[in-house]
Amino acid sequence: MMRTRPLKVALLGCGVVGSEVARIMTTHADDLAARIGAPVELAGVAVRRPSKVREGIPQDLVTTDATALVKRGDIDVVVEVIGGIEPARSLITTAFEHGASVVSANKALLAQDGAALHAAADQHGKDLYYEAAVAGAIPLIRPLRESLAGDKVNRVLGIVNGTTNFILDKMDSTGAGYQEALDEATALGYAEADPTADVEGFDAAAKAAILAGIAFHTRVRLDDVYREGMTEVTAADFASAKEMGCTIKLLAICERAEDGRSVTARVHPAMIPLTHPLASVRGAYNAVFVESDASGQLMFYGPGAGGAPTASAVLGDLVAVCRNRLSGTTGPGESAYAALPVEGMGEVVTRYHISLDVADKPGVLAQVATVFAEHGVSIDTVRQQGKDGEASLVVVTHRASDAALGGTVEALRKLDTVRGVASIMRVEGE
Ligand SMILES: NC(=O)C1=CN([C@@H]2O[C@H](COP(=O)(O)OP(=O)(O)OC[C@H]3O[C@@H](n4cnc5c(N)ncnc54)[C@H](OP(=O)(O)O)[C@@H]3O)[C@@H](O)[C@H]2O)C=CC1
Ligand SMILES: N[C@@H](CC=O)C(=O)O
Repeated sequence: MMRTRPLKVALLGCGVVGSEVARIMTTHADDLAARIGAPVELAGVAVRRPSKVREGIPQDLVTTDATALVKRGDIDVVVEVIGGIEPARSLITTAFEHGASVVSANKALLAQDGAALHAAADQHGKDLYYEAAVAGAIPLIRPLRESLAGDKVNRVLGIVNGTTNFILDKMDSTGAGYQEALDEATALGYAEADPTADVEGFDAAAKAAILAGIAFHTRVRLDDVYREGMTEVTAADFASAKEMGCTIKLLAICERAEDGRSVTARVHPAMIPLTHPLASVRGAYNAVFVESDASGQLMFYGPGAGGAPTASAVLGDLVAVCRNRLSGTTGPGESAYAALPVEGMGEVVTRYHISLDVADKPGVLAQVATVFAEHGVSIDTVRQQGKDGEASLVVVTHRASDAALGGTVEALRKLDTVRGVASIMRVEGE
């Protein structure tokens, strides 16, 4: 039976995502009410610039006083789409204290303070939902948290940042320059307020922390995630990748160690074979593989950024939270019982593509190969090109630990025949 008294929603932020949330709430009002069992009413919209024209938003709902809005006491659900740490963190905490549940898309905040926010939600018997925080429209949090709750997840690997995938795809497929591609991604609403978060890998690292936390029932914070951005990926790297039948993607990889006693989480550019499904993920799309004991390999794919796709995930959470509210329950909270140690990058085992500038003279190859052998790093292939006394040597290794590879590179740099290490890139997905 439909309740006539509406559930009241406070929208904090009305930018790329918030404006689409408001639009869908209005245009789909009847369907949302039918699905929830009560109408949902937009009770207030907090922004920074109140005079900006916002289509479809009645001016009397707009306020710059977000704190007063969440303190009103009659708000059922606060939707936080401001982003950043403060004032978002205080507003969410205040919302719980004043009786509201919260839906957020804020991965930066969740990766930094997720445990405290979950504790605050629990303390006040409220929901904290954040499907939109990872991979835009793709349902990933709920499948991991609920559908796979009976399985054991061992690995989560994928493309979780739309902006960088858009840039890398443009650089690879059209030869576009980095800045040109970034400007286009920003104009399309994919990039964060400060796009450094995207291109330096912070956004993907925050998402990796959230995914690893849920997948491994362990608290993983942004600081636990190894991070390299994509600003140093060059046209030469794409050319090398192509020679190997690969392309380059910024990947997030969360893994349980083989003995099951620890986990790792990392974000970095990697070469992946063109035959791998992730190689064909174009534009701002994201794709994530989840590998677990019983299910085997699952792939999640879809738009990873942009106003409407992200709003779809926010609205899904809004419906779930409203239903919980009506039935007087809450959804699943944080599950961190396993408390596995999060190891550093040295423990990670993978393959490497190393490009060296070397002297073009006899014996160099043997010298280089000896260094690899001394550090226990087995070579898969070597390619050498020489000209005018200088040469480049491209070495692809078998699987080795990052610590062993680090030692190898350090020793290579000390050889007088090695002029420099032009690039080191991990090779994944084989
Ligand atoms: N864009 C995307 O594709 C995705 C974004 N997200 C996340 O969603 C969140 C919002 O992103 P997005 O919509 O792109 O960001 P925008 O920068 O487009 O929007 C931010 C909104 O917050 C408002 N705002 C900023 N500071 C305050 C404040 N102190 N008090 C009240 N309102 C404030 C702004 O007001 P004003 O309009 O007046 O400037 C604006 O409406 C972020 O956490 C982001 O990481 C998640 C997935 C995808
Ligand atoms: N800036 C982010 C937005 C979605 O999370 C991205 O590009 O993926």
